Order: sequence, then C-alpha cells, then structure tokens
Amino acid sequence: MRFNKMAVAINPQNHGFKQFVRPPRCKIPSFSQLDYNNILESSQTSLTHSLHHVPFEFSNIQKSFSTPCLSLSTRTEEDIESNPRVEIIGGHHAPKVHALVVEVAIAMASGVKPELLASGLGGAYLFRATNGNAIAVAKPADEEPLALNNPKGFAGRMLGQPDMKRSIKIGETGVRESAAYLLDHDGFAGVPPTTLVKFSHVTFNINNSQSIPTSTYKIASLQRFMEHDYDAGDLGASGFSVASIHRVGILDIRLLNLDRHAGNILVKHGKESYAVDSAELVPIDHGLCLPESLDDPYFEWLHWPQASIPFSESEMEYICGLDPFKDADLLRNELPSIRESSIRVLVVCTILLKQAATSGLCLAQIGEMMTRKCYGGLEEWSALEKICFSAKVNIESKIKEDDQSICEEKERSVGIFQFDYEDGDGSYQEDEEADEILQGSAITAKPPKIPRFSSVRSMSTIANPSVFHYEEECDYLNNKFRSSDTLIVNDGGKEDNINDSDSQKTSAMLMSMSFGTKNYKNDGEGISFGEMSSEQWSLFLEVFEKLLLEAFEGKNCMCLSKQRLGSSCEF
Ligand SMILES: Nc1ncnc2c1ncn2[C@@H]1O[C@H](COP(=O)(O)OP(=O)(O)OP(=O)(O)O)[C@@H](O)[C@H]1O
Repeated sequence: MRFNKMAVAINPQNHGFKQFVRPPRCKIPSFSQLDYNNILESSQTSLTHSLHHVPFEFSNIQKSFSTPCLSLSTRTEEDIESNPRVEIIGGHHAPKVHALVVEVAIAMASGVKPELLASGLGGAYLFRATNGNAIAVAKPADEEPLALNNPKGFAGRMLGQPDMKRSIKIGETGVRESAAYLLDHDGFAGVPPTTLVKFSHVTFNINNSQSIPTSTYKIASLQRFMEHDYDAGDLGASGFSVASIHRVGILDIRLLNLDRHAGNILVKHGKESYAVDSAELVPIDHGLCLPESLDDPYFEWLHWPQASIPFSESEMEYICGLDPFKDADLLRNELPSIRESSIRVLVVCTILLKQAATSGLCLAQIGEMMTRKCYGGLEEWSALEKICFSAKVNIESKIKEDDQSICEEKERSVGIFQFDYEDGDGSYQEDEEADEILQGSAITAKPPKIPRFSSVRSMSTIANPSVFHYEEECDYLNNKFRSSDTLIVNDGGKEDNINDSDSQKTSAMLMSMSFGTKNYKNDGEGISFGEMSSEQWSLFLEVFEKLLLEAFEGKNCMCLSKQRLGSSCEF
C-alpha cells in the first residue's frame, strides 16, 4: 500500500471518522502532507476508531489479497461486525495516541497480524505497517505474566488476583502504562505515546486449557514502537547522560515504579554514533507503577553514579512545577479505573520528590528513602514507609480522640449513664478508672466506649508532629491493643471486640517493630491510603509533610555524592 493514496477525514459533528468519498479530480493530500496529529487531536475524537470508520482509498491493493473490510461498498453488517477493530478506552486526551491508533487500524485493515515478541514475560505484540516498519507494541491484559492467557508459560491466575507484586492486580497493568504516559508531562522522561485500547476480532493468544468461553475482544495497552539499538542491560551506564538518567528517575519516583530494571530502558544512539552522553534513553514497561499501597520499588539507576549528581536547574524547575493534585485529577478524569489508593500513592511520592529535591537531596538519596532494606532475610520498611506509618498512627490517634469527644458529647446530651463516669465533683475520670467502672458495672446497656489515647498527646501532636515519638505512641498502642477484654460499642450499639480485624493487624504491626533501632520489619502488607476519608487524607498529608521536613534535616546531597563518586568520576 502506498500511503499517499490514502485520505482521512474527520466528521466534526460526531467527532468520529467519516467515510470519505473522493470527488472526481479532487487533490488528495499525500500522507506526509497530512498532519496526522493535528487533524486527529484537534478533532478531539474519542470515539471508536473502527476500521469501517476509517476511510481508505486503495489503489494498489488487490481485493483478493486483503481483508473483507477493504471493500466498503460490498460489506455486510456481519462482515463489519467481525472485522478487526481497535478503539481507545482510556486516556483519550493524551497527545499523539489517536494517530497511533489510526496507524494500527490501517495496518490491520491491510491484513497485518500482530507478532508475538520473544522478550519479556508477558504477551507483547508488535504491529507493523505494510512496508514492514514497526508501529506499535500491544500488551493484552489477560496475557500479562501469571494471567490466564499468558503465552509464555506463566499463566494460571484470574484477572484481579495479585500480580507479581501484591500491590498490583493482574489485568491492571495496561491502565498503568497509559497513566505513565499521561503523567509524563511534555515528554519529560520520554515515555512513548501509550493508550488503553480495546481490540476486537484480533488474533492474540488464548490458552486452550481454559473452559471459559473466549471473548471476541481484549483490553490492551498500545504503545508507539521506538526504534532502539539496545536496552540499558546490554551496556554499562557510563555512556548515559546525567540528564537522561535523572529524567527517568524522576518519573520512577513519582510513580513508585516497582519494575525499573535495565531491560525496561531502551537505548538509542545519537546520530553522532557512540559518543558519551549521546544516547537517548526511552523508558518502557510501566505496568508495575502506581501500586495500591506503598511497596518496594526497583530502581536500576539507584547505583548508577549519575543518580548522585544534584538536580540541574531545569530539573528543579520541572519538579517544582509538578502538582500532585492536578495529576490526581488528570488520572481520575482520564482513567477512571485506576483506584483511589493508587492515585494517593502518586500524591505521596510526588510530595516526597518535591520536598526532598527542595531540601537538596539527589535522585539516589530519594530512591534510597523509598527502597526497603533486607537484613538476614528480613525486610525492613523503607524510610518513606516509616514516615507514612508514623503519620497514620498520628492521625489515627487524633481521629479516635475526636470520636471519643463526639461520644462524650452524645452522652452528655442524652444525660443517661453519666453518673457512671463522673467523680463526685462531676469531672470525667481517666481511662483506666473508667474502664474498670465499665467492666465491673452491672449496667446492661454500656455507653459507647472507644479506647483512648493519651490526652497529653492530643491536638498538640497533630499541630506539631515534632512532639510525636514512635516509641511512646507505639508502646501506648501496644498496651491498649493487647488487652483482649476491651470492648467497643459502636454507634449501632453492637459490641465489637477490639482484637479483631484492623486493630489486630495494627497491633501485630506494632509488636513486630524494634523501637530501639526503628528497624520496622515488614509483614508483607504495604501501607495504603485508600481507606481514608477525604478529611483523614488531608490531615494525613498535613502531618506527612511536616514529618518529611524533619526527616530531611541534616541531610546533604553533596556530601553523599562525593562519597559515592570518588574522585575519578566525572560527568
Ligand atoms: N515501545 C516499545 N518500543 C520498542 N520496543 C518495545 C516497546 N515496548 C516493548 N518493546 C519490546 O518488547 C519487549 C517486551 O516488552 P515489555 O518489557 O514491556 O513486556 P513485559 O512482558 O512487561 O516484560 P517484563 O518481563 O520486563 O515485565 C521489550 O523488552 C522490548 O524489547
């Protein structure tokens, strides 16, 4: 097929592609003259890019050679229904993705079939144009590593079950690929155009063993194919520029990338061949970004010397310009299937990046703060996790105090049982005494009682987290949660034992800590933020930012970079 015989027209009324009938002797612009991107982006088309919507003029393709969809006039509805199709289903407003989808649609219309790529653990397929040039890489959700239809022998789990990482569910990596591209503002890190699509009637892998009826469509990520010479694993890092590594690292920190191994950085040499610094790095494979809880990231660049060089002025400008709340809204609008818990991880990590960079930390130091350590087979929480845990405990105690005040207020206003709590002078008794009264009392209906936290810690801790101490707070919580006979009466009057579910988990978590060294051991569950109400979330962020500031005190990037680089390393 010669592309200069093809024309694309947009119908502004329905924002879709309109069948295009060329008037006689009308000049058709050549493919190169068509500014694909501008036409497609300005149309704001967000509808199906199905083949029967894409108009073609095929001058040199024989009908017998092509797929039925090429003959617009003779197609029946049935033909059209079974034609291969591709449509965008997430990230509609990302730049350059409409053009990509159209190119793939055209290729499919020409009978091109996706080719399974050998590398990677998941099903990744290459789409080529009819001239053989690679256009895009598609990764169907049900062919991810461990998923049902994985073509490389790593199948078995149902969609929605935990992926290779517990904090990401199977079948949900494609949406993360699309998110990474959306969040890579102005192509800062160079993530190739990526979108979430639905392929219908396209031949991908189906494992025969499954008894479930097969569907005619697959959800997949679709990414622009990037020409490259190697991946970073084939080369030493010394040929990469500081800037190119920083850009990838900044993205990984914001997105808490759990999978930045060297194979996920493509390397393209500059025109002036193999000169140092001329290599362009292209980050791919962002399926394990934005976990639903804090997790252990993998940053290949962490020990590359370039990561210890301070951020440049322009990098600082980019970092300072990041707005985590705008980014969160962008994801909510463009990719509604991304869970709030993942969006909150993005917010936390972006705040960390911004504060750390303004405090003078370099990429390696920030990456280290986010990475768990392993001692003798035991995993220790990362510094970021410790700070988040601390902020969570801090706000939990405030929330419980608030709940308690509400309960007390209720009691006062109802006016019953009040005598049980009051001293002779009418003042309220301290926790222990009140507990004794409650447990020993013969009253049938117990008033609501929530475990209290030290009143001394109350609001002042929230207002000034610097007075918060892990040991004090955690010892207190441990003691509280250890007493199995403590009861809560919730609003509905139903009794719950405090030793179940969340409280038990919290208790176990607290018990597993070594307070002397603050070597908090990880119990496998990451810290998550999804369960917080919006008020709790705002409060959490307030405390988190204050604790972060404290953590950065005394750290100096330059000292560390000297240590790391020695004297022979120059960039
Ligand atoms: N945008 C792209 N441009 C060029 N090549 C690509 C692109 N995306 C993927 N590839 C190629 O396809 C291979 C598999 O892709 P990818 O790493 O994304 O798949 P995966 O199954 O998620 O891999 P992994 O096992 O690392 O999780 C890559 O190693 C790379 O060679």
